[in-house]
Amino acid sequence: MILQLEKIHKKYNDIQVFNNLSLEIKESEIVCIIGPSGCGKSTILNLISGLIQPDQGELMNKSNKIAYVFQEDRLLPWRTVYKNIKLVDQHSSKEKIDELITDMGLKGFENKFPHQLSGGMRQRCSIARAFNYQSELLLMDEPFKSLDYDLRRNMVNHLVKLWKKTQNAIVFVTHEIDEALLLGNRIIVLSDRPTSILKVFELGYPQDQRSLQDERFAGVRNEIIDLLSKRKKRGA
Ligand SMILES: Nc1ncnc2c1ncn2[C@@H]1O[C@H](COP(=O)(O)OP(=O)(O)OP(=O)(O)O)[C@@H](O)[C@H]1O
Repeated sequence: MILQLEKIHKKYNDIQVFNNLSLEIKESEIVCIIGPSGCGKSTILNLISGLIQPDQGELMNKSNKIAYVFQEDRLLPWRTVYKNIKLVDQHSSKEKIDELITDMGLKGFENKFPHQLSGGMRQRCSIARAFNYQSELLLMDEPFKSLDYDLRRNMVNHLVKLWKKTQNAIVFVTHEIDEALLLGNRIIVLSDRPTSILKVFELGYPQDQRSLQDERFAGVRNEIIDLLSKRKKRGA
């Protein structure tokens, strides 16, 4: 196990987000977190990364080699693609950066600046940068949110490719069930606030053999939709 959150309580002013949340992340697994807006998905990532502290409970983190990819790319506008990627590890070799650039489909754009790239390319660059930092735990907060459907699928494939090489643990927050089905070794579905875990799905087959047409996904997809829509009916 690389990370454990144990009986976490977190409140912002009068908003009780977590009242007793426990979860664990194992080495080398991709855990996708799905849940209603405002249930505290980003808060979980911020707690894990140490950006915020829990009010109560314990967070046991076996690694402090953590990388964070946000919804927006957060590249430095005055640096090229190559130099943005290099930034997180000045000792990384040219070969390594070139390989990341190729894996993320950015070959030929090494010397371009962020404003010369499309949104999808900028986000691919920020993911390459995250992988250049050899993290043991990668936190991703809806990193493909601003992209269209085709690009999102494409990014999922790129991400799986990189993860297969590095085998770091990834916590991936998303609103897209299909994204979670393609990526997750586990999918955690969260409730409304105060937030608890409604269900954990274990998907026991390799990511590169998955397809959304796969019948094995249909049951899980329907169950997640059901869990999230029951919530809406309860709240209606
Ligand atoms: N710094 C803060 N101060 C006050 N309230 C906050 C703060 N950060 C988050 N919140 C509130 O805590 C709740 C959980 O926020 P969080 O961003 O973690 O949810 P989320 O599940 O990631 O939401 P979304 O899916 O909409 O991105 C929300 O109601 C949010 O408004």
